Amino acid sequence: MDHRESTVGQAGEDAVLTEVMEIVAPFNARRGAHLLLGPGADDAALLVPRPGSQLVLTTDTMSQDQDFRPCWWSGPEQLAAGAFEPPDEYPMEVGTKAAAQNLSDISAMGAQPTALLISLTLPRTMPLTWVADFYRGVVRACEQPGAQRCVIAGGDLGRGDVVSVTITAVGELAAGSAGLRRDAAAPGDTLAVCGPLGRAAAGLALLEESSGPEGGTAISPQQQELFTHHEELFGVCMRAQTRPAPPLEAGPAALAAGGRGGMDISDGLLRDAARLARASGVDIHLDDDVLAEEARTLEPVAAYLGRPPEQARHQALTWVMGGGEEYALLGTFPAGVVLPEGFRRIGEVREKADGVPRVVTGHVVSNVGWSSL
Ligand SMILES: Nc1ncnc2c1ncn2[C@@H]1O[C@H](COP(=O)(O)OP(=O)(O)OP(=O)(O)O)[C@@H](O)[C@H]1O
Ligand SMILES: Cc1ncc(C[n+]2csc(CCOP(=O)(O)O)c2C)c(N)n1
Ligand SMILES: [Mg+2]
Repeated sequence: MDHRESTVGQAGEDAVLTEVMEIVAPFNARRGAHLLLGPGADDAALLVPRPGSQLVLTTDTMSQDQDFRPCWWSGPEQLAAGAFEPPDEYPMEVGTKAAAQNLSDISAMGAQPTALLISLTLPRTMPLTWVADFYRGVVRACEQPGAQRCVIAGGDLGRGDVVSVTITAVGELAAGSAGLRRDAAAPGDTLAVCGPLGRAAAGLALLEESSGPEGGTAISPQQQELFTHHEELFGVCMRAQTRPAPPLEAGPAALAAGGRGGMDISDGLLRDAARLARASGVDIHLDDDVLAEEARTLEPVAAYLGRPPEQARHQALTWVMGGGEEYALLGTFPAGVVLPEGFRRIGEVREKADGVPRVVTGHVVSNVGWSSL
């Protein structure tokens, strides 16, 4: 039997690492002058920071059935042919998403990613090829603009009942820079965002409501009609969920343009804007018309999922206001600053009106964002 057809349990740790290095070594060699010792070389990696830079560090875990489901990629084709990725996309997507959410946090500080450490917990029954595909997904995330210097510096392998991935990202920020900070939004600032809102949440609803471990239901003629007209949108939403591509250049660009407050939206606009407001001691007023307009584009997804028109509008707004995971970048810019390319105004920062920092909006949505516990 070709060893590639074996499971990670049959192959053992050394063979899995050999498989990993076949992808990682040439990847690092292409970009890693700053990586003196990389994966497999010693007890830890040696990384040379650019002179005059500060280190930026973050970590994030993604676990099966908390953050993704294998059946999203291998389930029955309820969403009509074409919308689902082929099943072998699953490991690549998990690698891309796990890396992307860490790269996004580095960018959201205004910094540039330079290295990732990757801990992979796997059931013994996972195919060896799963691991190689997972790393191809990580490489894909690092090939996005803004991550050109990011290498894979090392990691760890372990056994568990379900797949779990923990990635730690390292980045660099010029010495002396305060970075893009949650505590730096000031009254008078424009609140702007780079990247779409609500699509990953809409994609999650499509994936969760249209397929599932037990199968799912057949498509009605109305759904087929909506699918035919909006196939591209549905695909974009599902990919925003399974394979997010955060705007990694947006953080450094915001900082360079004079932006000061900022964070990425991982848990939803309302929840994350409230964090920004709290840390900065300000009120954040959202532009309800702009957000309602953005939500309108997602109404066909809600309609496809069976929501009647009024509910579809509300559902789409809930995705825009409460959905995270596609890692749009929220930034605040002093009045007079020209917003960098890709940013659009969605509100403003004001003095807090009554002692408690708040997000002010006229929209009432039932879901205020994601809590991981
Ligand atoms: N187990 C922990 N130990 C120490 N600090 C933690 C722990 N979990 C979270 N934090 C800190 O709390 C803050 C918020 O963490 P969180 O993971 O929510 O980050 P985030 O950027 O808001 O969200 P996301 O991880 O979805 O991007 C970060 O500064 C993080 O370092
Ligand atoms: C199966 C499944 N159920 C729910 C979700 C939704 N979800 C998971 S993590 C997260 C926010 C960011 O997390 P963190 O703050 O941990 O980075 C969201 C909105 C999903 N993706 N998959
Ligand atoms: Mg974040």
